[in-house]
Amino acid sequence: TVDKLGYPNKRPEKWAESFPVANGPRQSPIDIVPTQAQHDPSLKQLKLKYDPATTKGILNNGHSFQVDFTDDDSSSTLVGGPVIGIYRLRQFHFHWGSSDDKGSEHTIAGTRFPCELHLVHWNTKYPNFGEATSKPDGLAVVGVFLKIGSANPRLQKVLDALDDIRSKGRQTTFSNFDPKTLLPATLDFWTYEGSLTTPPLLESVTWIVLKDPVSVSPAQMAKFRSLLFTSEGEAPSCMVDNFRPPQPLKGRKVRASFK
Ligand SMILES: NS(=O)(=O)c1ccc(C(=O)NCc2cc(F)ccc2F)cc1
Ligand SMILES: [Zn+2]
Repeated sequence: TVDKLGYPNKRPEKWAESFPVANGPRQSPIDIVPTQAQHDPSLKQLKLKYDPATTKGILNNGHSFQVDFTDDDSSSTLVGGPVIGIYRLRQFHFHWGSSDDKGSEHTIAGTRFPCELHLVHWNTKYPNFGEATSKPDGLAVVGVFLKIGSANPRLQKVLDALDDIRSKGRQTTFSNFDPKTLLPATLDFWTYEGSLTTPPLLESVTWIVLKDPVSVSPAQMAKFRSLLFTSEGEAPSCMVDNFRPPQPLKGRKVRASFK
């Protein structure tokens, strides 16, 4: 069902028919308005510890592509920031547009970026990722904006693997990658309580959106856009505009880790 209701972007309006939580009180993404975010000095420093040896592979899942990590121990974790406890890295993936003027899920005072990286972590107080996805404090996703500029060499290893996973369902080997290399120099962030941005849209995500973007070149963006939503043998449909637009804040507070 998800596939029928998936992207392209015009479909998110249909998601509420199968996933009523789509109209819930803590949906993601949102438009972040920096002047309305409240600096919270009690927020701890974000601590990300990633072991490249936990890199498992790279997959085209028909909505995006993701790099998966082994999460049967706490070698790659997120602690601190707004969360309590230890969250394990499960995967990272991206959302992007058909042109450079759109593609991110979160926006900053209405500004859209061409691409947004999501690093998905789950709370080790729960037995596994699947269990964690249904708990209000189950997941923590770090969002990183990509901004058009010079080519990002750290991204290149990921983009070079895309030729092998062009169609939905394709996966290939991918190893020894440190996701920390994709992050900006400072980990200043905004945080708010939200949801998965794709069906089942579960309201289990503590969002940690980094203030500083990292760069991506137009040629690198073209590489993202060379992927397909469709499986081999189907009429090809370019994987672009796989972003959900901002959702109503519904009274939520957005906190800032910085002044
Ligand atoms: N864009 S985002 O960072 O918000 C996001 C992160 C993870 C997932 C995900 O894991 N979906 C599959 C999935 C969902 C479940 F709820 C349970 C299992 C499962 F595999 C979806 C969206
Ligand atoms: Zn995402």
